[in-house]
Amino acid sequence: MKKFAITIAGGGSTFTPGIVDMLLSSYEEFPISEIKLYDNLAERQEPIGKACDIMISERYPDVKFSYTTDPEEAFTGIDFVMAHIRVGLYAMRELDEKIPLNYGVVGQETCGPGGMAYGMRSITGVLEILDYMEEYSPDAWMLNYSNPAAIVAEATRRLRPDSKIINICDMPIGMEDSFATILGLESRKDMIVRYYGLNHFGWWDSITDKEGNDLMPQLTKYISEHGLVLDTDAFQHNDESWKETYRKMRDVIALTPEIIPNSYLKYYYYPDYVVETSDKEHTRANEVMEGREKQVFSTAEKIVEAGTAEGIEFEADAHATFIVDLARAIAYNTKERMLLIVPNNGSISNFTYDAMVEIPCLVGSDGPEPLHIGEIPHFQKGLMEQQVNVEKLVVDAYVEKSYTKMWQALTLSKIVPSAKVAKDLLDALIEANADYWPELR
Ligand SMILES: NC(=O)c1ccc[n+]([C@@H]2O[C@H](COP(=O)([O-])OP(=O)(O)OC[C@H]3O[C@@H](n4cnc5c(N)ncnc54)[C@H](O)[C@@H]3O)[C@@H](O)[C@H]2O)c1
Ligand SMILES: O=P(O)(O)OC[C@H]1O[C@H](O[C@H]2[C@H](O)[C@@H](O)[C@@H](O)O[C@@H]2CO)[C@H](O)[C@@H](O)[C@@H]1O
Ligand SMILES: [Mn+2]
Repeated sequence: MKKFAITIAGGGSTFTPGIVDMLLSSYEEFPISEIKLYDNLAERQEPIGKACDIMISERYPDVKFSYTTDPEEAFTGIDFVMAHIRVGLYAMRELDEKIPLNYGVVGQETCGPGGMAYGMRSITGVLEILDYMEEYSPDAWMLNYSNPAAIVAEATRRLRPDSKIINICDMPIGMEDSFATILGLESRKDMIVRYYGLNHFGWWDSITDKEGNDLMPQLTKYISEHGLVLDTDAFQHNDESWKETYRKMRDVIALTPEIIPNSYLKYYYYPDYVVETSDKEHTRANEVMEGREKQVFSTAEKIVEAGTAEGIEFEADAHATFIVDLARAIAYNTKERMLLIVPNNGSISNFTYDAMVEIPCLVGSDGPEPLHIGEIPHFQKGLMEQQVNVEKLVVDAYVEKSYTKMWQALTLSKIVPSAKVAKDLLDALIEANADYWPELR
């Protein structure tokens, strides 16, 4: 039986140990010969690398493991790249969130001006990894979590149209885990879902059980009354900002009472509320640095100090499950139904043909086969048309190195109030991103 070799790009990511853990836990269904970590920052990756080395040698000593900053070593002889890089690290995420807030605009990692700034940084890093993979392992697939996925996906569609890259997001499946809990189901996989939209900008309009029974009335009623707050021990979701997002789901679903929105729509429906309730001095980046980052790196240190991972565990959540399921679906041509970010090509029949949309696909050895969605309603279509053009303009600005296109992108965003604010914001973002963005003319 073939065993698969995997490179995790962004080896120093807080999500790396969870993915390694999930790869080991899935070994019987998806055997692996080798795991390599790759990062462009040795000191960030080293503690994670050392801890994973111990973890792997204790659980599957036959699985070869290494960590490196050398692209040739990292990308040679592999079947999959699982990528989750953050160009600019948390220091730049903090600026993406805080600069817009200084102008009275939503400050968020992937939505609005913060997401656009992050997009302009991310495109170069993601293309670099894709190019390394194609140079050293031309038959491999890149499964990419690196954000902002919507902008990255539009960039790879346009700049690397023939590449074997699939852009993905864990938010829908994270929410589906909560739906399953509400419904008393064992797993989200007991549901058949229909979802459409852009990344961090979509809606579920049908959820049934395997027998075809409609589960939407029970779910929409619950979310309208309680939001999506659950008594869960999923560690990220215990942070106050996540709880607030899930409480706010009551107001977000109110716009489409029979359809379930992605929680990220909060930033587009209620930007005034988001700004009013944000702390300009302490944003989500700070919460992550004080929480998940500390927790992951201190767990790694404990493992290295103890010389064993026994009794010291990393968390592997929906994020890790989803990417390993995707690799398995490609490896074994399972035709599993999964939500992926793919070219529309008419799947949403009344929406832009060359948009990158998030919709259900059947996944096999040739990659994703998108399912047909048909026509979507005016409200969703209108919002999506505006947003998809923001994303396209950011990629235009990147490719053409155009100040005007980036100004247009910011001005078109639903959450930026005027061209004046957009210009002031753009100038501040250009200054902050001088080391990362192409120089705009
Ligand atoms: N798509 C999704 O739904 C989803 C879900 C969770 C996280 N993410 C994304 O995953 C990424 C990692 O998140 P995190 O919080 O763990 O970040 P992190 O800062 O902990 O890790 C990112 C790592 O990427 C490395 N890196 C940066 N640029 C690189 C490059 N050009 N080449 C190689 N390595 C590079 C950094 O050195 C760092 O070790 C982010 O982009 C985040 O937005 C996406
Ligand atoms: O603020 P962060 O860094 O905690 O999270 C931002 C990311 O949020 C989503 O991912 C969640 C996911 O929904 C949840 O199920 C679990 O796996 O945690 C993830 C990270 O907290 C979103 O989909 C990502 O794109 C964001 O990067
Ligand atoms: Mn996401």
